Amino acid sequence: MALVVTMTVLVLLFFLLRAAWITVSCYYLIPRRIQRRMAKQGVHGPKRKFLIGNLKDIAALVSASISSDMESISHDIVRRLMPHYVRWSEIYGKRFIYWYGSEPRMCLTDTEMIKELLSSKYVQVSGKSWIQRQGSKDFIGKGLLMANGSNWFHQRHVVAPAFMADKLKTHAGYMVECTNQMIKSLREAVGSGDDEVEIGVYLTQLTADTISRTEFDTSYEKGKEIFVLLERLQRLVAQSSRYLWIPGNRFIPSKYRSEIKELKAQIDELMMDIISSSTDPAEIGRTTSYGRGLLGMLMAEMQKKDGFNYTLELVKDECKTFFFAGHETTALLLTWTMMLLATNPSWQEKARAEVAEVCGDEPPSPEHLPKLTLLNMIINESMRLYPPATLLPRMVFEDIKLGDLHIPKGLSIWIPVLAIHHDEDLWGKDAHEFNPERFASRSFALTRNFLPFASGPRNCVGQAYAMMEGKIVLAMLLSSFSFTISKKYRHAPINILTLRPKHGVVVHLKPFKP
Ligand code: HEM
Repeated sequence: MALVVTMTVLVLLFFLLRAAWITVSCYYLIPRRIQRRMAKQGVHGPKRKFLIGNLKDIAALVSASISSDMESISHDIVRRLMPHYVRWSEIYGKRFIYWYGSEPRMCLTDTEMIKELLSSKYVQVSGKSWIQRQGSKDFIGKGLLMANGSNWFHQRHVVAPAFMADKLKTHAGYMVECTNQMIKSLREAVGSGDDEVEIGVYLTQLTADTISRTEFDTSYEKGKEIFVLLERLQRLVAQSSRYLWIPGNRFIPSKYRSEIKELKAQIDELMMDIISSSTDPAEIGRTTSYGRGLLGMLMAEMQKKDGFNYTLELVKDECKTFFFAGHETTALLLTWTMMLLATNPSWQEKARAEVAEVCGDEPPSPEHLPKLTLLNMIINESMRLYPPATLLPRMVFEDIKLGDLHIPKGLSIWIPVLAIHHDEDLWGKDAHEFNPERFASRSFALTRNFLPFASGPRNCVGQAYAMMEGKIVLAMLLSSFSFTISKKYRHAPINILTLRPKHGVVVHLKPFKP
């Protein structure tokens, strides 16, 4: 008996010591080693506090800078949205280390080094950090956006064909159909005397409708519940992950946890409805005539007995990832572009004239889109000034050499896309102004300094989809309405995962005759 007790105590002691060692290593020894190695190479940064790092400093700076709306519609927004980046880069230079709790993050703006980091050379040894993956575990789980290493490689190869040019062409009709419905609703709103609308609400519904129809063989009405629940889940998960820096956070009871669990179960049930209706022969008959989208590909992959194992759980995570990634960013791109065109009437007129010349009275088709060059320049300039994704994170999982730096395993590299897009050294003195002309030529700047969709093999898999949808929707809006910014519009960009207008974008619409 005494031997059993002794053995149990020893085993418990072993596990306790092991847990203590892992905690000390992860929260103190490894970060300190990384800090020393970077300091030796001349990369410094603000002093960190034990466990919380610089989290409090960042929260205080950001909440002060966004506490009020901007006085005018100025596009000079880096100081407002990234005051910590501005302050620390002035003190420590353009690459510095700050601390997200105990996770060291190196801010990197050197576009040569960024290109190398995002290239195929390092794609399998860099990815999303533990904190990021843990933070979105209950939201998009192990879907493509959060996958790493060989899992990422397999998942990317499965979904990529759904976003190839040939496949996308079959979606143009759906995109036109959904936009026509939105235009009809806008005309009805104007007809009932409501000629000022918050256009972001319409555009968010439109992009949700489009992704539901093209990739999930379902309508917005069916997908609507998913979007509403996903949005709530995203907010809750973001709130609960504010405490991820606390060691053992996972085991501490949280007021959010039960609600998250409940929401997750509801979303999973809805996903299952969509997945099972996709295996319904009648539905398959309907969808094959249009070319089935992403869901069809995932379902086919799940049936395979060999190779990479796509489980039902992973298919659900992938669906959530694409529902989320596929609509919000594109809605923001469209919303910001509408704000820019509503405040720049001459560019609005030029774009409208181009659409009339290229498309005539027809709806935009895949053949028209490459000819809409001014619209392309306008969209690019909009994403330069207001990139929906303002930061690109990459943690390195092996020691690597990047430019003149030796980057130790475990260091997260954060690329401040917004700051790069507004850098006067890269874009000239008018960096904060709306000037689509700068995209008239395929210059050096385009390839190196412009990162709205990231770059390299892990760039945005939906880039061509987003550009196609962006052009179709804007071309149709330009031919249906002239628009100006409302006096009610308050300019207040904020960054909550994505860069968004705090109060939406209110525009005054004047319809052309249908
Ligand atoms: C204007 C619209 C969009 C912007 C600005 C945008 C931006 C980005 C960026 C910057 C990344 C890299 C994120 C990172 O690695 O941390 C990314 C990845 C991704 N995007 Fe987009 N995106 C847009 C539209 C879309 C659409 C329409 C879809 C799907 C239909 C989509 C699906 C994804 C997915 C699944 C990834 C992860 C790719 C991977 O890790 O291999 N995105 N996007």
